[in-house]
Amino acid sequence: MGTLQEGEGLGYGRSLPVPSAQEIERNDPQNIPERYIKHLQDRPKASDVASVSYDIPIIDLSLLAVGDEDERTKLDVACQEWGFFQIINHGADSVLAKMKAAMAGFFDLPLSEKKRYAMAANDVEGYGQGYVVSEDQKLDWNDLLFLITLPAKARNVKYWPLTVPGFKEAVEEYAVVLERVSDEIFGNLSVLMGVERDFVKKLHGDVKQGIRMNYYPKCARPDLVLGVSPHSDCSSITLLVQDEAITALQIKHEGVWVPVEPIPNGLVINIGDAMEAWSNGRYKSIEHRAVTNFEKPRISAAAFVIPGNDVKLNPLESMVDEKLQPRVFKDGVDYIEYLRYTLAKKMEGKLANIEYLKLRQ
Ligand SMILES: O=C(O)CCC(=O)C(=O)O
Ligand SMILES: [Fe+2]
Repeated sequence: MGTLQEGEGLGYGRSLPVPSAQEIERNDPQNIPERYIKHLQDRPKASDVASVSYDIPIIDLSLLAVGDEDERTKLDVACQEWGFFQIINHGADSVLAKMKAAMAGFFDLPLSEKKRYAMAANDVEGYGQGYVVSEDQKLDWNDLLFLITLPAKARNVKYWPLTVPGFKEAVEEYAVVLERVSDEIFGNLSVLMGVERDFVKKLHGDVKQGIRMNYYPKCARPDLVLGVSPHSDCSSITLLVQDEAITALQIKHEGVWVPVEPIPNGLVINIGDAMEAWSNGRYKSIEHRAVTNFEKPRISAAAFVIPGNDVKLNPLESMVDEKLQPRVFKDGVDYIEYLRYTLAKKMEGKLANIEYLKLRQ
């Protein structure tokens, strides 16, 4: 591939085209092609999943919005100790329901129709699969539609399935609700990090919101495959809506995989690598993965808050103290440099990426 020309896509990277997992399952449900069967050490083993039930923090957005200090402290603890939490009372239940219906409408389309929105060879936006960088790499049991949703002027309408009734309206409405939720979280994190309330939002510069809509077919052998391989997100934060009937997302906590049980109308939020760097490591971007099941397909949407290309991933000055909080992250890495670095590799956990942003020990 030559250098990317203006107007040729996002410029974030590319993912090689591979068959649709949904079609593979539909055509021959009992046969899992070799390319999807993970190496033994990468398969999801029951013994690696937490045997006790953990309570992933639940944060009440309506309390954060009125400046409740106890709730803000809960947020602080959640971001430090878990890197993941679920929010309730966001006031957007019906918007979430519409979004789920819109995504189901898209993935129900015949393959030939979905292919009209296929990723271009040099882009990660559109319908396809994620993080496929080589012909011999093991694949995830997942199809996706990735769209830039905000700001409106950054949308590439050629990837929007406008023939699905209600899709555009649902995604637009959902995007705006999530922007409101993220701004509330950023306001609170600013206060917690000792900077002006609008600091973290502004820090994002020319911010974008990108939504990765995931379709995980059911699978006859969930013990052999993964829906999404272990990774951390390179966003500042990610907001996830998921199927309420299926527990599939797992996060790495204290060395074991902890399932995130969906709660009614909950939104799962996690800290991404950019926020970990800005907070000088106080807030943790946690490795996570999705497993499959043999009963039902699952749909989720991960909305990434994506800083502007030229935004620096330097830790905030207020988060560095030579004695109390020694600097862990280096100065000078542009967000786009980091994003391209991560997208050029297959998903292989968190360390392989975030070390890029850290000072050498
Ligand atoms: O589907 C899920 O629960 C997780 C998806 C995810 O981690 C992602 O798209 O980055
Ligand atoms: Fe993720």
